[in-house]
Amino acid sequence: MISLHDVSIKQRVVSVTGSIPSGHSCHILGPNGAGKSTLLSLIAGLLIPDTGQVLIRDAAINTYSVDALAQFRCFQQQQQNTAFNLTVKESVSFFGQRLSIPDYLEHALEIHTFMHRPINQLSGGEMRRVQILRCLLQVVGALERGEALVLLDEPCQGLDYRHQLLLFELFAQLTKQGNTLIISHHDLNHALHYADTVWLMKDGGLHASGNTKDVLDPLRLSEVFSCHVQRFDITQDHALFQTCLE
Ligand SMILES: Nc1ncnc2c1ncn2[C@@H]1O[C@H](COP(=O)(O)OP(=O)(O)OP(=O)(O)O)[C@@H](O)[C@H]1O
Repeated sequence: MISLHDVSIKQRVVSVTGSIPSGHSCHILGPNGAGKSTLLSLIAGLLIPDTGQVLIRDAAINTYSVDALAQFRCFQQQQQNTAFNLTVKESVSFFGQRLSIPDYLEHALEIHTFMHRPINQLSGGEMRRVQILRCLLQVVGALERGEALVLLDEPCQGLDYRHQLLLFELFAQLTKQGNTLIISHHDLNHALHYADTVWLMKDGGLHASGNTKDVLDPLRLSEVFSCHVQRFDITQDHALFQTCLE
């Protein structure tokens, strides 16, 4: 269980309180500048809140050593620099607890075709897939025990349709195993199909949170995103969102 109690950081996040059970996939949605990346950095322990507390498994995040945290918590940030011109294989081996890539990660991320290329020559989407792989490999032991906390900031940015779907299917499999995933992104349909819980942010605060279908109410979404959001029910279990300007 991850819980936040009245967490604030000046001019970026305002008094966020909420909890995410273990084994859940929580999607953080909201307009640009709403505070999603900042909230992820606070949950990751990379930013210290001005007020309030982040608890992981009932212990304040600042009571974990860096080593202890790195064993089970990983964070794919929106911007990540590659300082050295390594091959993908060399770069990945820095982060992994083992030398080989487990089949389930290769299946979802399909890295093998560019494994031996210099990392600075990858396309945007290929680079994003490598970043996600490095992030997950950092905690691969915890992932396989179902104990990982995985934080992802816009993991689909730059990915084609196939790789977006493969990625969300992987995430669904990881949460089924007990891992907790917190993902910030901008796709209402991915949230509708894959989130257990949605946190909807606006102006640094938590505008709504809870069960996906309840939070993703078209009227509420239209207000938060300042555009027209319509929901189309295709079948009883399947709906799609469409957005347009008024
Ligand atoms: N390092 C920083 N110092 C001060 N303010 C910052 C910093 N980084 C971001 N901000 C501001 O904090 C607010 C929240 O930014 P944040 O990056 O968390 O938004 P976001 O919801 O992730 O946005 P996006 O959808 O554009 O990625 C914004 O107003 C932003 O300009």
